[in-house]
Amino acid sequence: MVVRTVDLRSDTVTKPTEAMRNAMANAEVDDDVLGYDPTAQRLEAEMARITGKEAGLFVPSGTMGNLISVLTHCQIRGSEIILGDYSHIHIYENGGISTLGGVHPRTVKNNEDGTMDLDLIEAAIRDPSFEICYPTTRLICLENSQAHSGGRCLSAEYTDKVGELAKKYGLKLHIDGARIFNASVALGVPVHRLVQAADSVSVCLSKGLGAPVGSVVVGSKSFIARAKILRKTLGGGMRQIGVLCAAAFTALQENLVKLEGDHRKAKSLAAELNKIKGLKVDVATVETNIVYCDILKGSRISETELVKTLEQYGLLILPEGPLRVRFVLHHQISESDVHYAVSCLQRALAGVAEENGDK
Ligand SMILES: Cc1ncc(COP(=O)(O)O)c(C=O)c1O
Ligand SMILES: C[C@@H](O)[C@H](N)C(=O)O
Repeated sequence: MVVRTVDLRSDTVTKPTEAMRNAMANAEVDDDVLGYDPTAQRLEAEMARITGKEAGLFVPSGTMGNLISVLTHCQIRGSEIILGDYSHIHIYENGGISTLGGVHPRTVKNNEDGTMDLDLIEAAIRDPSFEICYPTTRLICLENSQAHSGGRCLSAEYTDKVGELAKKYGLKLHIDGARIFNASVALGVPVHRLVQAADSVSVCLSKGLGAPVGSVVVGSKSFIARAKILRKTLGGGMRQIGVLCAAAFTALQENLVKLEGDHRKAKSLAAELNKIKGLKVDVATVETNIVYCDILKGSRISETELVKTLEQYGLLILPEGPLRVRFVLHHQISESDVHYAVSCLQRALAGVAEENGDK
């Protein structure tokens, strides 16, 4: 029987705190379609201030934030965007930009540090003189931190260079900033500086900040005005959303200061996992709250078998590909939970070794 549960599947698994629930219960609300919900306006203004953009728009998810941003930039048929081959938009968002927006994706290889080579981005930009055959490149998308690389951070300098490239060719730049606060804390660089070159950013409040629901898209006033119409078109016409925005606002106030602790626990977990025979963690690449752990071939256990075994001990994680598993830290994971997680991995790998008579 499972006596303890430690959930490291994602930073999306957190439960709203009492302060968030109280804020929800007491939120000032109004109809955000016929007018403006005052609490939503407060959150959107605060996110615009933090990111250094003119305006913001609350959306129910990061997926919708990216979708609305891409489709608002690419309102003309035949549009193409350049994005990472392991970007969240390309891998995990049901191909929404194409299925709903008719936008064509052109992927560029994501490097292990989460970047895309500038020369490969430039080479992917279509030559408009051949428009009889080519789609039209309209947008470049970055992701910071970059989840599939294990939460690696893109520097402001790199982002600026991509922004300069976009401007050189008359393109826009969108940042999937689902974990931009993690990148800001890890780099010691303010969010507004990290996204300075971007025309739009989608920022999740429902990840490391621990809000139950929600993201905010930020950009120019005219961009946000068009994005709000598209949100309604996509069924995201939100009425008394102050209930959700109040929790998100509380998350911003309560948990921003805890991100550094998440990163510290991630580094500590990585170092301890790396000591376990049969596992390998590239500790130097753990920059934020995500830890990728490789299972060495000699361990004779697959990633799915390991996930299942750990679940029996009450430790929940996700597979991240062949012989790779992922651990994601968040504010509801204690130091004791980290120690418990390590003990579960030690137990699981020792069990496999015993089964195989390994010395
Ligand atoms: C990098 C990144 N972008 C966007 C999203 C989408 O966010 P949501 O799950 O709220 O749709 C996620 C996942 O949660 C993510 O990890
Ligand atoms: C799985 C993925 O969609 C989610 N963004 C996560 O990181 O947990």
